[in-house]
Amino acid sequence: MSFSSKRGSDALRDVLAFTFRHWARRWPMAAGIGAAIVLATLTEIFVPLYAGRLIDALAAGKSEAPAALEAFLMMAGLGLVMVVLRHLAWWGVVPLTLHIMSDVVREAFHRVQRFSSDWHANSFAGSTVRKITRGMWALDVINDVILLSLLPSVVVLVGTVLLLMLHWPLMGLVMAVGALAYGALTVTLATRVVAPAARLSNAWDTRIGGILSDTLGANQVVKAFGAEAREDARLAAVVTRWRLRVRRTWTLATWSASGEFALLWVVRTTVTATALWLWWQGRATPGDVTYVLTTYFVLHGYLREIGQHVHNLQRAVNDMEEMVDLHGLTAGVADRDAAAPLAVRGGEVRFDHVTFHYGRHAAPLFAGLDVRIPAGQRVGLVGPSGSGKTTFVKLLQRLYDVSDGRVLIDGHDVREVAQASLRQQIAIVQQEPILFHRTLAENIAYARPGASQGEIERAARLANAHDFIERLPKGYRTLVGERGVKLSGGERQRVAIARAFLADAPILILDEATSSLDSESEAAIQQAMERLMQGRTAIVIAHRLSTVRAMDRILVFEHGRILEDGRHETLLAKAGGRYRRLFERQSDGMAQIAAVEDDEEPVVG
Ligand SMILES: Nc1ncnc2c1ncn2[C@@H]1O[C@H](COP(=O)(O)OP(=O)(O)OP(=O)(O)O)[C@@H](O)[C@H]1O
Repeated sequence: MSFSSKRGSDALRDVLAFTFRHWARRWPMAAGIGAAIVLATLTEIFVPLYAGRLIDALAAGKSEAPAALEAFLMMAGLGLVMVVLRHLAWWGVVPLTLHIMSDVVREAFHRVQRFSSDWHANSFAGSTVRKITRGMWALDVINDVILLSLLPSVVVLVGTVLLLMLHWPLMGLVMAVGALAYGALTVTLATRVVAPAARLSNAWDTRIGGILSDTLGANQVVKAFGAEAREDARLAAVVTRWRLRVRRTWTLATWSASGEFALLWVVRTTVTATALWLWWQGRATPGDVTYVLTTYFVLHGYLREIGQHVHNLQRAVNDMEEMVDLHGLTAGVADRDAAAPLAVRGGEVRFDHVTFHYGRHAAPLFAGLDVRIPAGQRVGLVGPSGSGKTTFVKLLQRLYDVSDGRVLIDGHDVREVAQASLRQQIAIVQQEPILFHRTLAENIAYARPGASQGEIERAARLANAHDFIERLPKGYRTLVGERGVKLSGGERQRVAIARAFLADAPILILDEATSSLDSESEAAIQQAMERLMQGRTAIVIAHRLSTVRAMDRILVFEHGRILEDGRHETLLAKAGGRYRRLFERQSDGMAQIAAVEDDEEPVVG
C-alpha cells in the first residue's frame, strides 16, 4: 500500500510501525487474537466446498443420503467452530486495545510534558490535546480493522482463490483477477485520492481545537473587550474552511465507494456468466455452479468490506499521524545520559560567557554575558521591557539551552545535571502565578507532595495567605478554578509564595507582579517575599523601588547586556547612569501620583 506523496507513505509506515511496536509489547495477546481469527476464517473457506458436495449428493438421489448428511454435518460443525473462534478473537481484542490506548495516551503526555518551553510557546495546547485524543481513538479503529477485518479478508481472499484454482483453474483465475483488480482499486483510491484530502481536513480540525482552547482560555480578555461576536466570527471562518475541506473528503470517499461497488458488480456478473457458460457446455454440474457461486458470495462479502476497511484504516492513519509525529520529536532540552541529580550546597549562580538567541532570531539576545551571584546574595534585575531579565532566569532554570558558554550552579553546569533535580532546587514565584483547578491545599503542596496539613498551613501563614484562605467557605479545600481564576491576583501571588516556602529551595526567583495591588495586599506580599528571601540566593525581577532598594545588588539590563552592577546607593550616585535615569524618571512620575495617593510606591523596570 502506498500513499501518493512521500509524506503520505511516511505517515502510513510510521503509524503502522508505531502500532506494531505496541502489539510487540503484548505479543502473546496479539498473536492469540491473530491465530483465532485466521482459524475462524479458514472454516468459512471450506463451507462452500461442502455446499457443492451437498447439492451433488442431492442431485444424485436418495442413495447418496449419507454423503449429503456428512456434508451437512461438516457445514454445521464448521459454522459452530467459526462462531466460537470469532468470539475469542473479538473478546481478546478488548483488553489489548484498551491497554494500548492507555499506554499511548500516557506516553504522549509523558513526552509532551517534557518538550522544551520553546515547543510549548509555539504550540496551541488545544491542538495538542486534539492530536493526542484523536490518535488514541484512532488506535481502537486500527486494531479492529487490521486484526479483525483485514486479516480475515486477506485469508479468505487467498484461501478461496487457491482452493478454487485446485478444484477448477479457470474459475479460480477469473476470481483471482477480479479480486486483485478490486483490491488494487480500493487501495489506490483510499491512499491516493481520499487520504491527502483527509489529511487537510484533519489539519483544520486541529486548528479548530487550538482556537477553541486559546479563546476559551482567554475568556476574561474576550469578556473585558466585549469581543464575543468577534471571536464567534473568527471561529466561524475556520469552521467554514474545515467544512469545505471535510465535504471534499467525504465526497471523494463516496465516489470511491461507488466506483468500487461498480467493479464488484462487473466481477460478480463475469463470475456468474462464466459458471453458466461452463454448465451450458456440459463442463460443470449444478454442484460445481453452487460451489462457485457460494464461494463468490462469501468472497463478495469480504471484498465489499475490504473497501470499507481500507477506508477506515486510511482515516485512522490520518487521525494518528499527528500524534505519532509527536513521538518522533526530540525533547529540545534533554537530560544527558546518566545525568546526576544536582546537589546544591550554597546556591552560587554563574553565567560564564553566555551567548543565547531565541529560535530563529538572527541576533543573539545575550552575547558573552558574564556574571557571578555569590550564594545567599539578593539580586534585583531591572531594566526596560524586553531587555532580557526573564530570559536570564529561564536560562538558569534551563528552560532553554545556551548557544555558547555555561550556566553554573555551585560550579555544576546546568546541562550536566538532571533537569527535574535542577528545578527542584529553584523555587519560583511568577508574575502571573498559574494554579491548577485543584484545592488550595493541593496547590500549595504542589511544591512538596505529601506535605502535612500542618506544613501547608505554616507555609500559608508565612506567605500571609492563611487568613484569606480561612475566610473562604471551604478553607483549604476550596477549588480555585481553571488556572486559579477564582482568586484575586494578590491571592494567587500569596498562594505561589506559600508554595515557594514549602519548596524550601536554596535558590529563589521572584518575578514581582506589575499589576497594581491595593496597598494592603502589596504590603502583605512584600513582607512575605522578604521572609521568603532570607537565607537563600534570591533573584528578583524587580518592578518596585522599595524592593530594589533593599537588595544586596542590582543588575541593570538593556538589550541583553548588563549595563550597571552595584548597590542602590552606588548606582544612584553615578551621574548620568542608566539606573539613576530610570530611577529619576520613574520617581518623578510616581511622585506626582504619590501626591494624590500618598502610600503608593514608585516602579522600576
Ligand atoms: N519564546 C520566545 N521566543 C522568541 N523570542 C522571545 C521569547 N521570549 C522572549 N523573547 C524575546 O526576547 C527578548 C527578551 O525578553 P524577556 O522576556 O527576557 O525580557 P524582559 O526583560 O523580561 O521583559 P519584561 O520586563 O517585559 O518581562 C524580547 O525581545 C522578547 O521579545
